[in-house]
Amino acid sequence: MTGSKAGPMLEIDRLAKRYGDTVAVADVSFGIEKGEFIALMGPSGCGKTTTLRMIAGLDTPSGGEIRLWGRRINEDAPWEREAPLVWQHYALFPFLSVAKNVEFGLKQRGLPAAERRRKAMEWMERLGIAGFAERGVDQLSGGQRQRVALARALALEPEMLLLDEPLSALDPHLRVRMQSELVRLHRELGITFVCVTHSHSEAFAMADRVVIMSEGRVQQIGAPREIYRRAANRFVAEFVGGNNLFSGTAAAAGEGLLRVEGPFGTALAPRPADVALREGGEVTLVVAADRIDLGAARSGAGNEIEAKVVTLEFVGSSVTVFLETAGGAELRIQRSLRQIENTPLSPGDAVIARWPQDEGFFLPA
Ligand SMILES: Nc1ncnc2c1ncn2[C@@H]1O[C@H](COP(=O)(O)OP(=O)(O)OP(=O)(O)O)[C@@H](O)[C@H]1O
Repeated sequence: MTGSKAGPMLEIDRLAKRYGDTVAVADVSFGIEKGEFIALMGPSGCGKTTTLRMIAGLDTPSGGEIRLWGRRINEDAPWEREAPLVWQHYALFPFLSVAKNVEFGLKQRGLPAAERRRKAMEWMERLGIAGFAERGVDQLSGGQRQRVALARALALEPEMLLLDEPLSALDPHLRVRMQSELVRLHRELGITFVCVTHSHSEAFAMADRVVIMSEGRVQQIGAPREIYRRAANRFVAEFVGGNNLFSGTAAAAGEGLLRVEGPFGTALAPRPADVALREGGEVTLVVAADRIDLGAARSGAGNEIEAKVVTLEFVGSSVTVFLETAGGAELRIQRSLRQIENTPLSPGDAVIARWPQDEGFFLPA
C-alpha cells in the first residue's frame, strides 16, 4: 500500500466530467474519512451518479483528481485500484445459484474453491440468506436479491462500498428495514460507504455526512442535522424541505438583531456576523416549519405573525398546516398528529404563528 494513511481516505479534488457539450460534473471537491457513511444527494441530473461512477473507475474524469490515500487513481481501472471499489447494484446472474453469485468476485480473483465457499457462506449467514444458498436468484424476493448483491460485494472485503440507489427497487416497508440493516452493517464492518440516493429520508437517516449537489456542483456538505438546521443557501433550504423562507427588507434592531419586513409580516433574528447583509437591502430569513408554534392570541414574546389557516396536510403521524398572512405570504408549520388533536384547527381559523428570535437565520446575501 502506497501513500500516507493520515488525512482523508478519499479526496475528490475539483472533479469535472463533460460528455460533449453536456457538463455532468462541473467542479466537485470533498474528502471522505475512513469508515464514514457518505450520501450523495440531489435532484435528477445533478451529477451524483457520474461522481460515483468516477470514484468506482467506471468513468474517467475530464478534469480534477481523485486520490485514494493520497495517490492519484484517475486512470486506474476498477480492478487495479488498491482498495477495490465495489459497485453494488441489482445485476445478479439469474442462471447462477445464490452461492455462486456471492462467490463470483472471489472466483475472478483466483481464490481456491474451498476458501470461496467458506467466505461466501460466512457472508450469506451474516445477511440471512444462507438458507437459499442453492436456489436460483430468480426465485428470490426483491429484498432477498438485495441481500445477495450486498453479500457478493462484501465478500470481496472492500475498503469502500459504493452504492447506487441501493433501495430504490424495494417496496416502502422493505426499504425502511434494509435502510437500518445497511446502517447496522456499516457500523459493524467499519467499511467506508458512499451511497447515491435521491431520497431525503434515506440520506438523512443513514449517512454521517450528506453531500448535496446541484448542477454538477456541491451546494453543502454536513451532518444531516446541520443541513436541516442551517442550510447554506437558498437551494439547500428549499431542497431539503420543511423550511419557511421569508423575504423582505432588512433594518437594524439593536443588540445583534436584524429586523426583516415583508409580505409575511415583521420578524427579528440574530444578525449574522460573517455575512454582509445591508440594512435596507433584500434579505431572506429561514425558519424551520417544526420550530413554529401556533397560538390563539398574542403573548408578546418572540416573533408573532397573524395568519389564517388555509389547509392541513396529513402524512403519517405528521401534519403540515398551511397558513396565509395578511400580506398574502404563505407560512407552513409542522406538528405531530397528537399536537394537532389537542388543538383542532379548521381552514379559515385566525391564529398566531410564533417562534423565538434565535430559531431563525438569514441566508447569505
Ligand atoms: N454517458 C453520458 N452521455 C451524455 N450525457 C450524460 C451521460 N451520463 C450522464 N449524462 C448527463 O450528465 C448529467 C448528470 O447525470 P447523472 O447521471 O450524474 O445525474 P444524477 O444526479 O445521477 O441523476 P439521476 O438521479 O436522474 O440518476 C445529466 O444531464 C445527464 O443527462
